[in-house]
Amino acid sequence: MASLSFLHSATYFPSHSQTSLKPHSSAVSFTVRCTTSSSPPSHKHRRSPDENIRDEARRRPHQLQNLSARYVPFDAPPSSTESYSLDEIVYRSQSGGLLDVQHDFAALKRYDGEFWRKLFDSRVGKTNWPYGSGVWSKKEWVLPEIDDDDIVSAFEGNSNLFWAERFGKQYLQMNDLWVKHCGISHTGSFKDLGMTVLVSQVNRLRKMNKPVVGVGCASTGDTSAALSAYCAAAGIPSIVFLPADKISMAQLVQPIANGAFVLSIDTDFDGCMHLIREVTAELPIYLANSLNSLRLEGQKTAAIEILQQFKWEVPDWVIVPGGNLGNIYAFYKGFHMCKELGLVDRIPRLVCAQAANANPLYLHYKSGFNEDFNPLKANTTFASAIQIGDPVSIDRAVYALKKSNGIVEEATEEELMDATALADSTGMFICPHTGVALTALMKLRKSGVIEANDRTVVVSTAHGLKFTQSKIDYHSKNIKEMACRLANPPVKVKAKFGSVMDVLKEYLENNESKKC
Ligand SMILES: Cc1ncc(COP(=O)(O)O)c(C=O)c1O
Ligand SMILES: N[C@@H](CCOP(=O)(O)O)C(=O)O
Repeated sequence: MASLSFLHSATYFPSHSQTSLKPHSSAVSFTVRCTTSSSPPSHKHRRSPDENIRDEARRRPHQLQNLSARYVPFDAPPSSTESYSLDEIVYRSQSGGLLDVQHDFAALKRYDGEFWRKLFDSRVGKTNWPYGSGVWSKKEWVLPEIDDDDIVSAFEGNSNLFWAERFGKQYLQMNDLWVKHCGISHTGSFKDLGMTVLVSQVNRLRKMNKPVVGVGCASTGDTSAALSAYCAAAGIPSIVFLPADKISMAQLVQPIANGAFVLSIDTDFDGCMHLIREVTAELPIYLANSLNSLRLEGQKTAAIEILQQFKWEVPDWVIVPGGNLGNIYAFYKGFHMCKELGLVDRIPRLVCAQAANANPLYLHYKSGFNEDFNPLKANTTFASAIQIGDPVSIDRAVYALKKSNGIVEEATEEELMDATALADSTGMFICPHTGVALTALMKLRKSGVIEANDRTVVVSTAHGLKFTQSKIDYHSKNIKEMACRLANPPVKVKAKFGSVMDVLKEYLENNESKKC
């Protein structure tokens, strides 16, 4: 069998003239015309000047045929026959339950794990449309049937997996601690991963003349930012319902700047969610929250990416902050697909981390998932994007946690703010939700559940720059009933050499005495 060799013009996918790609019988088989080290490519591939990357993609032969996906009721029994095309506008099953996007695993399994690993790896770091995106580099597992031309992408994903060297070593005695920076992204949160998929599908539906006049969401600030940016890129109207005075200024200004129709509503997120569900049932506005299972198809690629970044080695733990609870399931789904399709042989244990002020999943977990789930009224939290008391994806989260031998932890306001400040003091600049996840890690390390040598990934869900006000309040010790013990306020000093020298000497002496 010839080895897989991606030739000069085919960095995204071997072209017909170079390879014949065959479904695997025993193993994936590529017949590849080999280049030798002594015969470098004779020409550099370049598109013609009047072409763009979409045009170029149009010329590319589509080689993986007969892959498909459809909506099915979430966690349906094998006997269920209910299913819907992804081109239908449907968010709920006949019984009112959640839906899930189900891929044709039999078709995907015609290619072995080695094939998928190499295909996905071959697309990283390129600008080929649409594979330059970390989401669309896994297109066959996301929306296999969408035309490349309909895709709306900002080349999201491919986010940094940061080795938290100092934080891990100094505070947790861990050598193998990583932070997946999903917030270092187009609109500053992991929502971009899901929104590229949802808005692309809407783009397709509109081209099919389906009745979609706009796309709407309820939001604590990140979903709305992503929705408005992707819709603006595609020229599609977006409508966002925001809880008045409950999101950061940076988040509020994002949809405003992107031209969304912004409603600031005098309620909390759960109230906005209730309203958008009613409105989208009445008007031809497509629902963009994670109740819509399309979103999770994009979000799951972060899990695949983590495995890829570890050269397909599986970490022991992945810790995800949870609010509306779509993302924890998305992570489970990404890991599970990699195992089912032979890319890895196990999945990590998942931890969902909640703010103690908005902890309905934590309470449910503590009851052993036995009693009926009780939604609650979420209290104010610095982790404002997860201030959610009635998460729409509760069933998905419980499923993911049960299947991954998962754990739920919680963080008080003081714990999450201290953890955020501690992480920042080691060179990160994280959002409070990541502080919630780090608190969970610190608690699980302290109790010995997570061991020193366990490879652990904390998912950072938004950019710290969206949450500067909470950092300012903390560092100016301006938070009621919080010691803010890691506050590092600026020192006011007169513009005189002597005054500056005095404060500097005091600072340096203090630093020296701390070392002793
Ligand atoms: C920054 C941030 N982190 C975490 C979450 C939680 O994600 P999920 O709602 O999927 O649980 C959200 C949104 O809810 C968020 O915006
Ligand atoms: N944190 C989210 C809350 C809504 O979550 P979704 O994933 O269901 O859209 C936000 O930023 O709005």
